[in-house]
Amino acid sequence: MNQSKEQRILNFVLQNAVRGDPCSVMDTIDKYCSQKEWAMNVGNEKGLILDKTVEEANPSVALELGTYCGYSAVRISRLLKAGARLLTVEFNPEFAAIAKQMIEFAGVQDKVKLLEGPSEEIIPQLKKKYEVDTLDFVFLDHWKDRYTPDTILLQECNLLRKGSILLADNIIFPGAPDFLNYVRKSPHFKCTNYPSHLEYMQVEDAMEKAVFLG
Ligand SMILES: Cc1ncccc1-c1cc(O)c2nc[nH]c(=O)c2c1
Ligand SMILES: [Mg+2]
Repeated sequence: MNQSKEQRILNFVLQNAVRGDPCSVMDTIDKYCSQKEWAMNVGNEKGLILDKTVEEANPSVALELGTYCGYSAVRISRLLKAGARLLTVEFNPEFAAIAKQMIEFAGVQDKVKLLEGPSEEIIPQLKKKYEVDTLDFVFLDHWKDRYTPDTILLQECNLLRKGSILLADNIIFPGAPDFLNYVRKSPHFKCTNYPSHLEYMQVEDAMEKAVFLG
């Protein structure tokens, strides 16, 4: 059976990165995906914007929508303070299986809980099933058409508090125009745009930060 691209990325990490070293795992994925096969990891340029936003939020509880191979789960969790945790949601079972191994190899498994399934089903379970009170940070990097409904769902489930920070990837490419409209027009969010580039390409992209005002 032919290996998937995601399996090839994982194998390259297992053979070339340093076990237990998140930065080594990130750098090795970036090396593979910039030199061998493009893949939709947030990458190092937008990754630095992600880092700064996570440091600003300094979250006790963070949520990621769209795990993929686990690159940003490793990237986010390496910055979390002792006792803090990241919940990451992945719909695709093959991706989830790769991400689980990537997270364990990086040694961040104690900080990361990987939840497999559709975001619209998992978000309403966060309070009771996953003992979440409110979310301090949310990284939206799943499917552009889910950014707006999931942001509304987070509010309906009372998962946001005054100061909760949302960061959305791919604002320009593939683009999330309805999300941009929604948060920028809403009196409940204070928005900031961060121009950047699509991972591993010279194509323009951007991230949008939206701070919940309560
Ligand atoms: C796949 C793709 N092809 C060409 C251009 C951009 C993309 C692309 C890039 C990303 O960072 C993505 N992040 C989350 N979810 C996505 O679907 C996604 C798609
Ligand atoms: Mg993305």
